[in-house]
Amino acid sequence: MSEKRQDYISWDEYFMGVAKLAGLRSKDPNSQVGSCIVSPDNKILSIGYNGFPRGCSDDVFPWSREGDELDTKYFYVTHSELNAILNYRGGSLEGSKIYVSLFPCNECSKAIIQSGIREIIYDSDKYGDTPAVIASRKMLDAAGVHYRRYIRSGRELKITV
Ligand SMILES: Nc1ccn([C@H]2C[C@H](O)[C@@H](COP(=O)(O)O)O2)c(=O)n1
Ligand SMILES: [Zn+2]
Repeated sequence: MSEKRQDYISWDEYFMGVAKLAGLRSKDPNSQVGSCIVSPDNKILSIGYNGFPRGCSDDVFPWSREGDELDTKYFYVTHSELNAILNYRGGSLEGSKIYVSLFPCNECSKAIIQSGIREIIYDSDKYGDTPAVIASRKMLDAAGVHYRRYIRSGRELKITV
């Protein structure tokens, strides 16, 4: 009789892996961000990545980071966390958690708090010193939403598609 596999991926590796895979759908040339919302009993509820809203063409709207504000992506792009929240069609997200490849900004944290998500598991914190993320942490702390940094196992997950 065969024994069960021992090298299966953990829940954290699974959900962060799904979030990062979703991020690969992003057309943003600089930061590809992915999110995966998970129920308290470890069911995937929704997924999102950063991109322009429906009807706003990836080939027409700007991907620039600098220049005239109206010609940069920042006014137009929907962040992965918000997309994951808006993509959910099942009712309440109360008590769920969100895996995200980059720490949420202030705007996404407002949506996270208001939607009832209770925990954030993030990977990169590359904008941790910016006002948007400092404000984000302030609101999450006040609202009692927990956040923890994903501890990378270092395992490379290889899939052939
Ligand atoms: N938590 C976050 C933070 C940022 N994003 C998106 C917004 C942009 O598409 C990109 C950041 O661009 P950068 O300033 O690094 O060139 O990432 C997100 O989806 N979630
Ligand atoms: Zn955001």
